[in-house]
Amino acid sequence: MKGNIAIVGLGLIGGSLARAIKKGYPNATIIGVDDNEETRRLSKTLKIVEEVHASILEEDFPTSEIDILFLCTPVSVTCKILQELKDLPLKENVIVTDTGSVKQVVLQSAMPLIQSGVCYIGGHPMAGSHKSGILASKEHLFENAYYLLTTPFDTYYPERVAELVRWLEPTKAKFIQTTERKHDQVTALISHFPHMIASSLVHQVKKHSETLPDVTKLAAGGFRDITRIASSNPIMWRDITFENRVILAEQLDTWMKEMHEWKDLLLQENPTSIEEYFSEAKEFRDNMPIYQETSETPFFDLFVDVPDYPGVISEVTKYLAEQSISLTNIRIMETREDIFGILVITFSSYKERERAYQCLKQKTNYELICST
Ligand SMILES: NC(=O)c1ccc[n+]([C@@H]2O[C@H](COP(=O)([O-])OP(=O)(O)OC[C@H]3O[C@@H](n4cnc5c(N)ncnc54)[C@H](O)[C@@H]3O)[C@@H](O)[C@H]2O)c1
Ligand SMILES: O=C(O)C(=O)C[C@]1(C(=O)O)C=C[C@@H](O)C=C1
Repeated sequence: MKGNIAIVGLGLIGGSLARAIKKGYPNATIIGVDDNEETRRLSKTLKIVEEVHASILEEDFPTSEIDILFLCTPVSVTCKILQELKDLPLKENVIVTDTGSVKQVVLQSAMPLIQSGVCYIGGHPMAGSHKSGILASKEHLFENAYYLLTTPFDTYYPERVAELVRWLEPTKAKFIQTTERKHDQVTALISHFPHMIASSLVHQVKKHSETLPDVTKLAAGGFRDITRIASSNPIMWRDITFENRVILAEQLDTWMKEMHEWKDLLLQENPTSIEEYFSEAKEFRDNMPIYQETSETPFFDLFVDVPDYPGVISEVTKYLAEQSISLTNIRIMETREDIFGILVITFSSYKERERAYQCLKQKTNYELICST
């Protein structure tokens, strides 16, 4: 496909979209926008974009030639840019979309633009990382992930949504349409709320670290798994939690009730009730579709952040072979001077990948990330 794609915000998400679209549609022209000078330099050096600007308000930004405009900035910035766009001479058939993790507030900011006749479609790829910035971006980031689309009005959108999805096909994501409110409720539960809890667990350890200095040294697998996302970008999460504060405050009420129940459970001195609590949670989690083997997700990828030295692949495969763990594919994603190489190992079942995860966790200190 040919066309001019502008991506504002060349970080983890914008950079990953740029890489995927360029790979799928080499004839597309990717125009990047980022207010960070180093990001602009890197995105050109790594050939992620054809041209790069510091702002869409720059005189030479080709506003009227853009076919699809992606806003991949923190939500507060996205809202501000949506308001600025209203006064710019956009191409008649442009599609404006964003990747923000909250959707109601972004739609509100897009309303004047929509009312002036511009097609806006909300977007949110349900994949990411605690890492941010262009160097963390990857072409395959959204593979097999759900990509939520929110469209405020049905009337003129089906064919425009199809057009956007065609552009996004190289990401290999799975597209789902939903409403802004439903989006914000669901993502609050499975994404925003867990980030608040992860940060609060870290605060809990911090508070105790003065009296128990060894605590930070000894924190192992469990703490590491559940608090990985506490290392995410604070600016991004400030915007997300602030903008979804009403829904999150409601969910916090339910959570605090749950924590009080936990306290009762502990003080009841009835170990059976505690076991039942864990069993119920385990059963529900183990049966969640994302942890099941379905025809929709036949491949289970394990990303291993390996140091870039000769022999590292054979070291990893040796550990897996020792435990008779069979893999279906293995590839190195990127090896550059300034970042680690990412080894992508594919398994045909969730269980097999889980075994590999446990094996490599035990044998190495490499960072391990499972896709869906
Ligand atoms: N990180 C995730 O896991 C994830 C997943 C899905 C969606 N999102 C959403 O996608 C958006 C981008 O997140 P990210 O993880 O890529 O963040 P990031 O920090 O990696 O990238 C954001 C980029 O925007 C640039 N930027 C900031 N202000 C700007 C401005 N005024 N003008 C131009 N560029 C500006 C920054 O320099 C940076 O390069 C956010 O809205 C976030 O909610 C994030
Ligand atoms: O994997 C992570 O580190 C993420 O936080 C990714 C994650 C999530 O919560 O699942 C974060 C924000 C998004 O909007 C979508 C995905």
